[in-house]
Amino acid sequence: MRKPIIAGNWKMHKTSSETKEFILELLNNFSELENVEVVICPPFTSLETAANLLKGSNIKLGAQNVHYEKSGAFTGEVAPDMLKDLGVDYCIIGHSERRQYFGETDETVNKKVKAVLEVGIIPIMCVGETLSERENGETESVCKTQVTEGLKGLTAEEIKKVVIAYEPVWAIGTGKSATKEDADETIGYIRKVVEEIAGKEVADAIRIQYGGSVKPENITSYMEMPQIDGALVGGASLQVKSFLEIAKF
Ligand SMILES: O=C(CO)COP(=O)(O)O
Repeated sequence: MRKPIIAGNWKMHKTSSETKEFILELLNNFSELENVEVVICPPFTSLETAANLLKGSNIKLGAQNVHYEKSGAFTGEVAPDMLKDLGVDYCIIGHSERRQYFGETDETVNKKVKAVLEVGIIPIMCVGETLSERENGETESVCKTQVTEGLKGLTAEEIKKVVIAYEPVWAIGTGKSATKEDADETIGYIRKVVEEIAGKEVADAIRIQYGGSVKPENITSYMEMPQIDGALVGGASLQVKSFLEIAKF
């Protein structure tokens, strides 16, 4: 059985003090959820605060980006080891906003996925089509390329650890979520692509989330679908109440 994973991607929201406030409220209201893995992904500047507060709880910590080199003259960047040292468990890689605004490519995604796995951080690798790609019937080919290139050169054992987030770009922050059937179908297709690359055992084990306008009102319908193993939540992860409602789906 694949353990569902609900991750909150805060994007560029919350100062360190606001993070503290959020986590204290979250911990006050969080009764241990056994059958779901809960992850929060604050900005870099809040990671240390979050790590200290989450110590001893079973809520996991994620970063939103990383550099693929170990160290060096890369002004403004953060290396995998720096995240690991803070106690970071997960790292979002290749989010569509990074692909769109910061020149992230399948090649850099692949390098970053490898780099975090090397230090024991689990990548949450994001894939998904834009609206025009969807309208041109390219959803599957886009996802296939992003998954294949992103996982290139990884062993089956490494691929098994990766979390894939299927986030159709047109559904992000728009309130226009994919239907549960569409999301399930594309995620099923992504699982087939993983099977072609790494075999059935890995495809059956790998966790694939849906992301894009996930809310307390629609989480249950996604989670009842056989292929969907959780959600990567943006806007609705910024309030404790809505995030908890989603985590308790
Ligand atoms: O991009 C997302 C998560 O990574 C989704 O954002 P929203 O939930 O705000 O649509």
